[in-house]
Amino acid sequence: MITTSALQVRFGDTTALHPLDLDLPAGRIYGLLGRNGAGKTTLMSTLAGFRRPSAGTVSLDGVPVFDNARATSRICLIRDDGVLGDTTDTLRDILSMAAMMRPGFDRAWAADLMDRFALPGKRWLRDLSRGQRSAFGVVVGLASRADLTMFDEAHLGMDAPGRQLFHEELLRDYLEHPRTVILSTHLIEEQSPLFEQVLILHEGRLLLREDVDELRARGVSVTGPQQVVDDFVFGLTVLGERRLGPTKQVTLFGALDEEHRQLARRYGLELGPVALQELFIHLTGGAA
Ligand SMILES: Nc1ncnc2c1ncn2[C@@H]1O[C@H](COP(=O)(O)OP(=O)(O)OP(=O)(O)O)[C@@H](O)[C@H]1O
Repeated sequence: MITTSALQVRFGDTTALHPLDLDLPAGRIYGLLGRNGAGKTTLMSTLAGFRRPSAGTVSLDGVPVFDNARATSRICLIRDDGVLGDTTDTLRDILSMAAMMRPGFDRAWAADLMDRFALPGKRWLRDLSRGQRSAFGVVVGLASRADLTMFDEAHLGMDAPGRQLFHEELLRDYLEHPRTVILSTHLIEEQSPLFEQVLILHEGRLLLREDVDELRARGVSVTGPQQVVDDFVFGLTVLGERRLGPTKQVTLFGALDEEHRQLARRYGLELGPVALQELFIHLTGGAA
């Protein structure tokens, strides 16, 4: 269990995180969402013990993480900048260091992932492309098998097959070796199938914490002839709309009551799910 108690982080006049009390039970995959500057990186680096809180505490199973090598050896944060060691270290050197620091590091799996991401161990970190650096971060983060593993937009620059491999390997290994995983991402639709729970940070505060299925149930799409749809959605909260010839699809915020569901059936309107991304945009203030 990772716990924050009145955790606060300030940078001069900027409060990146307002006092935050959070309990994250172990053995789940959390999606950490938020607009640019919401405080995601600040939260993750403080959870990892990289940053001293301005106030409050972070603890892993009751033990404070800051300045505590034992606790931080159980935590792995892969950042979006792909910095994992000195630029003149070879990938093989970095993997050896990671294996020394992390008791659960799986060298055989790391070697297999290096092959599958086509990463040559003898190359220097500085010679990798942006996407290769991210793929290497993914290898380190996965093979570390840390009790608390965090990927902060670790997929930046990775191509679609690489991201798919990352997600498949994460899920497969997580089922065999359950651990706590936090994924911060702006690729909401792509990564949300991995999430069990979603945390949304907004302007340094926790705006929402919900199981992903509950969050999805907050929205519904309505499809049918334009005029019928317009009449049906009158007075409801509309998130967006699309038209295809005479057909219109409207996405709504808020679960439909039984009366509306019956009405939809009577008029032959089709009800369907809403993309998590649309709910996220609405909850965080719209596409201003
Ligand atoms: N070293 C720093 N010095 C001053 N302000 C900082 C520093 N790091 C972050 N901030 C500020 O703290 C706030 C939160 O930043 P943070 O990087 O945590 O956001 P984020 O949610 O990760 O954003 P993004 O999605 O753009 O990566 C922002 O207002 C940012 O400008």
